[in-house]
Amino acid sequence: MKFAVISFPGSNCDMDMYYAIRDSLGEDVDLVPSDSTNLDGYDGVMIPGGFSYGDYLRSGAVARFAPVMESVKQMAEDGKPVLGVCNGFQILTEANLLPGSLQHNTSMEFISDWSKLRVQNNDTMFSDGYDEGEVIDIPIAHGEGNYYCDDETLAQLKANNQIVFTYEDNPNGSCDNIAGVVNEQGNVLGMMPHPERAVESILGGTDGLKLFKSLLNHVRS
Ligand SMILES: NC(=O)CC[C@H](N)C(=O)O
Repeated sequence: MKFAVISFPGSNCDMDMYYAIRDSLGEDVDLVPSDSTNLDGYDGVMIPGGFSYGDYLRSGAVARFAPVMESVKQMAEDGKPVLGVCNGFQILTEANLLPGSLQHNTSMEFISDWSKLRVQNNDTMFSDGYDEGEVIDIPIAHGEGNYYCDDETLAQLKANNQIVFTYEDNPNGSCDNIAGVVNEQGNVLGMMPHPERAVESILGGTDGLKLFKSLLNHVRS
């Protein structure tokens, strides 16, 4: 299996994601610059966290126009797994690959902490290694993690079971405590918490590893 981790100017969690896949998951992975126009041969793509293009305008608003995004969209259309973490989630909403948007935390402060998440939907390629309702510890680090969508979109997310993770103790003001959502097809996941930072006990916990293992099992089968 081979995964691509996209590096945008200003990405700062690309190496964390790279090491999580290479060392903790034990799979092939390439760092792919955001001006690449070819993701052929990859089984899945990860959009990592950071401050792409300095978070100018809004987080992710510039990155959505990077050349690589056409290939990311193609992979999403082809049903390949696309995972966006933190700034990656912001980029996927800006690119309209996921519904909603990420606004400033209600505190207007950057929050870096551990958060407890509840697995609301364990029937996705990213979450089927967890138990339904399981509470997991995953770190957060963001200033714009306040998930917003209108009432109609929220109703659709609920009807389609697209809310994968919620916060137990909503740290940022997200509507309905939403921490992560999938697209309707179920192959594009965006989440503000960082599973790649919870893949080894020396990092403080391993609850993120199940997400990558779920994905790997899916790709293999
Ligand atoms: N860790 C990150 O990806 C940070 C995301 C984003 N730029 C924010 O502060 O909201």
